[in-house]
Amino acid sequence: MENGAAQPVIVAIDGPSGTGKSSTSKAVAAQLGLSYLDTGAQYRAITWWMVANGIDIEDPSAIAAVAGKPEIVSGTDPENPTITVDGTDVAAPIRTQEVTSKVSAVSAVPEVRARISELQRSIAAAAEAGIVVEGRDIGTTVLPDADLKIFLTASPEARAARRSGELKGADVNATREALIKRDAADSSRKTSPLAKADDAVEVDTTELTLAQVIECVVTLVEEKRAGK
Ligand SMILES: Nc1ncnc2c1ncn2[C@@H]1O[C@H](COP(=O)(O)OP(=O)(O)O)[C@@H](O)[C@H]1O
Ligand SMILES: Nc1ccn([C@H]2C[C@H](O)[C@@H](COP(=O)(O)OP(=O)(O)O)O2)c(=O)n1
Repeated sequence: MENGAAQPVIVAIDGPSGTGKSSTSKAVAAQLGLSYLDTGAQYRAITWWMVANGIDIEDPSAIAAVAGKPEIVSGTDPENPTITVDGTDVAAPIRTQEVTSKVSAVSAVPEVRARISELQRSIAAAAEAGIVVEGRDIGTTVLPDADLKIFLTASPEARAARRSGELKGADVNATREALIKRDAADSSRKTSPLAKADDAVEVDTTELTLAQVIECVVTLVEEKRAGK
């Protein structure tokens, strides 16, 4: 069978919050020598800019009017992913509760999605060895011709436990409710909602360790590259 290792490989990893997309994508990219793009960080970055500039998050037309203004730059080294807005490092401020609670509203605005999706496609096209891109609509909308599409899932309980562990003892029930609310908003928006592509491989990570999920995805990429 022909070995396509010289061709850039494009991997799309989608799924709801806390399913392991970021940890898995970074590790798979590092292991296979690919670039890595966290598209959620880009939506968080544009949301951070809207908040910092006093834009009314309740008003989609106000968001749409300025969606083209901030310059968002993503560094795609899986060992050291970076994100800046107009030259400012925003890696920490995009993770605040305030940004997390507003990101679904901002990312539902079609002008925001058009702008960010275009940026994502140009980053993927520039990745010489290939790239692992993680998000919500990568397999369905941003990169529908990806070589491999993965859709990660996990029970709300497992996802909340993982997230509240990260947030140093945050209340698991409150974290669970916030996750469910954000997933519902992301899944029900009109423009490119969170969804599994028909040709995506679904991996339920509830009972798997992170190492098992990484191994599973690496194997799937290697099988693709080997032309299986
Ligand atoms: N299979 C797993 N088992 C246990 N913990 C996991 C697993 N996958 C990820 N985690 C942990 O859960 C948290 C959320 O993972 P993350 O990769 O950020 O998810 P997502 O990007 O889907 O929101 C992280 O602390 C991560 O280390
Ligand atoms: N491709 C994407 C990625 C993220 N988003 C939106 C919807 C998500 O709630 C937010 C934040 O995504 P992020 O992956 O950082 O979220 P979590 O790590 O799961 O907390 O961005 C999106 O609309 N489309």
